[in-house]
Amino acid sequence: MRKVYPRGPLSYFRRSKFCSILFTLSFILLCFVFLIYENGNVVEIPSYESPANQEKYSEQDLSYRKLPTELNALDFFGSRRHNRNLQHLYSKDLFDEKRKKDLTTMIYKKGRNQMKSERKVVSNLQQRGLFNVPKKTIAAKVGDTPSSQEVTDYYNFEGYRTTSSDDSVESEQIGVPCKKLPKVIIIGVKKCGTRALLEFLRIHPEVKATGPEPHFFDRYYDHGLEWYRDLMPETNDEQTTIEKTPRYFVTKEVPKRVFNMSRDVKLVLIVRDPVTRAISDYTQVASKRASMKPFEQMALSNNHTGLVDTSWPVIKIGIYAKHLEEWLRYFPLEQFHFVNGENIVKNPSEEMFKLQDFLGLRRYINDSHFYMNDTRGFPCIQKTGSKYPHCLVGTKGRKHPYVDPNVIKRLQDFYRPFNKKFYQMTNIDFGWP
Ligand SMILES: Nc1ncnc2c1ncn2[C@@H]1O[C@H](COP(=O)(O)OS(=O)(=O)O)[C@@H](OP(=O)(O)O)[C@H]1O
Repeated sequence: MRKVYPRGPLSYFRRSKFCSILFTLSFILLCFVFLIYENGNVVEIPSYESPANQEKYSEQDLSYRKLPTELNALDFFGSRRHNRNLQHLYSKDLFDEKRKKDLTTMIYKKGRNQMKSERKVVSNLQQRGLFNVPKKTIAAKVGDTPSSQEVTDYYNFEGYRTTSSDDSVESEQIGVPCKKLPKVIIIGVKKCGTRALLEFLRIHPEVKATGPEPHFFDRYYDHGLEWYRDLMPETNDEQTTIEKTPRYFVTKEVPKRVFNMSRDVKLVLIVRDPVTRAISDYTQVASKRASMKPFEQMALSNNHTGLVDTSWPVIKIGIYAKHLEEWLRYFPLEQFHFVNGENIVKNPSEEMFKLQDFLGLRRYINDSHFYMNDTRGFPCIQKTGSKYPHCLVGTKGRKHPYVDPNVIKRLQDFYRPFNKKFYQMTNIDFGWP
């Protein structure tokens, strides 16, 4: 007997044997669409140790390559450069256990009204793997990530200062003078006027500097950051902590170590003609060692060929381009300031104006602070309220020995291409012969 099916648009599907197949296919398609949508909103954070990831970071902007990969999450906030604060929250180096504990305590100490939003930030940070969440594949939805504003608020909690990286490891209270890690380091160059530069800077009421050279990053790195911080003078919130250790510039491991302390630190270099620098360096060494060979013999590895002895540190230090290259692997050029070592003797206030501008300090140090001591041939400091000028000790500005002009010429020829490279790297022509 013939079956009679009800009429209507669905009647065909109901009797068709493809009906169930079509239904299944539609369901699969729907699932597929849903999966694609979800994938667009979820980030898989790769493991920090994965070789693929390490490769990715080494290819990218070098200033980010040492960071844990949780920072991949920064992609969600747009440009990484605009989220420097956030980076420091994510940095394993800086965000130590103690700091986590301190911050958590502070957050929960605050009033009820604010607690809700702050908890949200904490919970978001937990999702990013900062607060004891297992590191491996953390999936976070776009909508749940903290906004830049939230991160800024997070830094603005009472008792904490804001914005810069080394602040993120400090937990000192506002207004109370305390020891802080330096924001500015005079990294070199030896015998180019580093002491004069530091003493001139010290005139500024908003600058506090260490006395002796700390040599933390080159000699005492194993003593730890707290040891280093303890060497610093106490400063209030308006003051900048500065130290100088000229050996930093030429010690290969130092740029990375400084970077690990703070990627925002300002780096100051004072440079002078590398030939004069070498003679100055030799003069200092020779003053302590009576049996030292003459400069000419030390500088040339072979008198007949006239080859320069590049293994002698006194010569090596003057290849500024080579050393700067190491630093530029970690810090952008904008974080450096180059002081002209010849000009600071002739016109100290001009160099100090430029430096104060670079450091964001008001132009306090000016002509009135300097007095040219004609006997010594160097400017001395005229402190306000003090009758007498302050000159650097006699070991600065020593008389140099006579050096054969042929050897000087040979050294000038040797340094010339390196100097040229240095001018290109810094965009400054120092005009050395
Ligand atoms: N105002 C003032 N007073 C004295 N000396 C001055 C000054 N400005 C720059 N210089 C030059 O500084 C040179 C010493 O450099 P440094 O201080 O960097 O030396 S060190 O690396 O700390 O040993 C030192 O080098 P020498 O002349 O060879 O002694 C000076 O030329």
